[in-house]
Amino acid sequence: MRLHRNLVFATVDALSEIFNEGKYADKMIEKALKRDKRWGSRDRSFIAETTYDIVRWKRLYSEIAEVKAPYSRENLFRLFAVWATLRGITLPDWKQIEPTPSRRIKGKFDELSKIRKYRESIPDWMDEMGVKELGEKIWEKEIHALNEQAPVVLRVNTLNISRDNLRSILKDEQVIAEPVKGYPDALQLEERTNVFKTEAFKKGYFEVQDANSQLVAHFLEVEPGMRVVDTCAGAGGKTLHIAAIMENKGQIIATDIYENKLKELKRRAKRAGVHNIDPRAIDTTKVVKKLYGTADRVLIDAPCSGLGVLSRNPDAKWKLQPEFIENIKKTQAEILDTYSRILKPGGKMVYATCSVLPSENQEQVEKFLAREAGKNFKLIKDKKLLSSVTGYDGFYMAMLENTEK
Ligand SMILES: C[S@@+](CC[C@H](N)C(=O)[O-])C[C@H]1O[C@@H](n2cnc3c(N)ncnc32)[C@H](O)[C@@H]1O
Repeated sequence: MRLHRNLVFATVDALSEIFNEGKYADKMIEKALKRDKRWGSRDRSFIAETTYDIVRWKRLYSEIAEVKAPYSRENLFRLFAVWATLRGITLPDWKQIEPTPSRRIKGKFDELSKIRKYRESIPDWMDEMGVKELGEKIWEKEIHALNEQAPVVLRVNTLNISRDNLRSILKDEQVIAEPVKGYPDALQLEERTNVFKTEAFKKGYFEVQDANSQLVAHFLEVEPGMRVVDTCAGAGGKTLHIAAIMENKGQIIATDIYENKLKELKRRAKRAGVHNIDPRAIDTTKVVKKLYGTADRVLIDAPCSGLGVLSRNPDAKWKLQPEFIENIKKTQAEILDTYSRILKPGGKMVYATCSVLPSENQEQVEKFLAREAGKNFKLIKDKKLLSSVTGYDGFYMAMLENTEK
């Protein structure tokens, strides 16, 4: 592989903003890709994938290159040299890149790979938390899986098209996608490509959504005509799926504390041809109180550590803090206590997270059931989806029934 100077420089610039200014990796990659309109799809994937790789392996590569934050340009080029060497790419003789014998880099890689926190490139606290929560054996496999690049999975919008038809339409647009067993609405791309450019996307035939995430709406057991409240709807990944399963019939009230996310949800709903969603920003406690006792189904897709989605969001390894996780657990408990009141007697709710930590998942549910707020609830079923077992994002979902008559 020949390295192109402009692409490497764009990568290093993106890394500088991510590592030194705390900017989000996806936003900086987007910005880098806008730099030159002449770049083709290979050039673009070089920048995106190399940046994500170096973000993912930041700790390991920094140890190998013997560099520390804040990262000077020289140090960022050193990280890049480690990335290239470990992939067997010959280093170019540019003045920015110091000649480093590849033997030395590979030797240090082998040495550091004996220690999990370096091998998997994670902070000490995360490694300790993972072991404490999941046990050494499962954590070892899980963090390894969470460092793999996530596959691109589409969710067919069954309001507009069937899975088979979408598959052949995409084929005509040179995008090969295969059904995934056990995931009724999923098509997985054979090769990464920018599917947002396709006509099929513009026509609202699909959304990009991880396969395990697609299980949540089915788990909620919604039916056409029901009244559903999606309490933490965000930009509506799951709301749109629920709408499709409900065949656009009935009502979905989508709430979130951020109005801008709900605006994005409205945009997506329009493209998808969904018209049974009523978005409501939670700007006062009244918004939720008004809904008490009214819903057949409630979804709590709770804010969480996001540890289950590290493969698509590797910079979370460096942004997350243990204090944030402790606080978010308090929010999860408060949300469970309050939003469970939205259910009608006999109604069912699903509590879901994209975390693999039992303390955010089954332990939250157990504690809720033991509190006054949960006294009329019973656990119907739950699913613990590990990335190491399923090959998709780590997820948890539990269905609870309001047993009041
Ligand atoms: C896991 S994300 C939701 C993702 C979304 N359901 C989807 O499928 O695309 C959690 C959401 O909860 C929202 N949130 C945080 N605290 C909240 C609260 N107290 N009440 C309602 N929503 C909240 C966040 O803004 C965020 O959009």
